[in-house]
Amino acid sequence: MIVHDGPLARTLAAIKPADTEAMDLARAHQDRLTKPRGALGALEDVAVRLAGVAGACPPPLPAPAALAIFAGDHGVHAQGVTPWPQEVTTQMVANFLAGGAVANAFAAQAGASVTVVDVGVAADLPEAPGLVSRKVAYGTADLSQGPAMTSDQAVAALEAGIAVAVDLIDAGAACLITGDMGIANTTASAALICAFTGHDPALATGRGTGVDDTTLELKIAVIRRALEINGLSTPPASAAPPAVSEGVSEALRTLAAVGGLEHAALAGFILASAAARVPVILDGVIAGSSALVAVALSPHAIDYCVAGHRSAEPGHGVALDHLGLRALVDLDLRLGEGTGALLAYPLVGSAVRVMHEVATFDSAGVTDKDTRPTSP
Ligand SMILES: O=C(O)c1ccc[n+]([C@@H]2O[C@H](COP(=O)([O-])O)[C@@H](O)[C@H]2O)c1
Ligand SMILES: Cc1cc2nc[nH]c2cc1C
Repeated sequence: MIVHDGPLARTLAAIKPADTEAMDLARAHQDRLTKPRGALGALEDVAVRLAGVAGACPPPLPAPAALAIFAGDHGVHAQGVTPWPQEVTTQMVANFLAGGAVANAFAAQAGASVTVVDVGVAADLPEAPGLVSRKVAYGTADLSQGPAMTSDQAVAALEAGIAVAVDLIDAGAACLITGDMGIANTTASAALICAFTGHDPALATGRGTGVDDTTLELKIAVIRRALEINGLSTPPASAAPPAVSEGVSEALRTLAAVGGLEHAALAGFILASAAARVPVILDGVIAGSSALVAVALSPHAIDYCVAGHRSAEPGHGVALDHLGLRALVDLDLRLGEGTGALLAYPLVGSAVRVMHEVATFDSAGVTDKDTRPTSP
């Protein structure tokens, strides 16, 4: 499938690699600050990454932050891959809008705004403040019986995510945070992860909201069938990367075959953040699988992503390894909604604040062991 002129094509064309000069300056600056070199561990990498994102050293503080929770339903629910009824997606959307979900509590604690986006809920939702209606369909088709989405639906959902990111950034957001809600979406996530990384469903499939052993086996079999029926053989590890246009059309085909509407929207959200040079903090396995889509569409999108946390879902570890991302928080969370990314947000802010406020050895008059004059 060829991506014609439109928001997706324009977003892909706007994505540039991170600024390596700003990253070099950030590394050198870290080494002059009053701390042993490397003492802030992974936070130093975050600060360097954000310098590359902004093309500036120090990078701007990542505030204010905006969480977008993309909600969608899944035809594969009919296969019994989750113990929860589908209407919980709609009910949780109402809960987010009423301020009663964990994501609301974590967003309040972090000082992030919350936007809920209906990209594919299987019910009509009444208008409400904080709800953005970008519905592409009333849920996907069953991915174990054929493609979950048409290619037009996949592109429309990608462009919905792009539009939401652009609106939040235009309204002043300096950091985007991914969130999701969709009963059965860990099945689609695992299928995407297998298709993009070549891992076997037995390794990439987890218990989601908490399935028992029998349902986990069923879930693995459903994902195997989905990959087979959609002609998604797992790529050999040694395969050469495809040419760019071929990569884009194959990525779109894979997304449409086994993804969800919220995965597509999240991929668009990530791509738009990269195009705007704004950092995006990724949540759990749904965000991780969506980032695989984004990176398959535009490899440099990865430069703009920070892995907020590592979910308990095994497929999330597989996705993070494939993307080369290290998660900031690892607390066995398996909730989604953006909760893990929200917990990581203050760490990202702290990493950047260090670059603005911490004194250098020179300015503070602290002796640096590496530059101390040797006595005659
Ligand atoms: O973010 C995660 O890693 C994560 C792990 C397990 C479950 N979830 C959430 O649980 C729902 C999907 O679980 P399931 O079992 O219905 O596939 C969906 O609303 C996700 O946000 C999310
Ligand atoms: C209650 C509930 C809340 C959630 N939040 C994200 N996914 C969820 C799934 C369930 C079942």
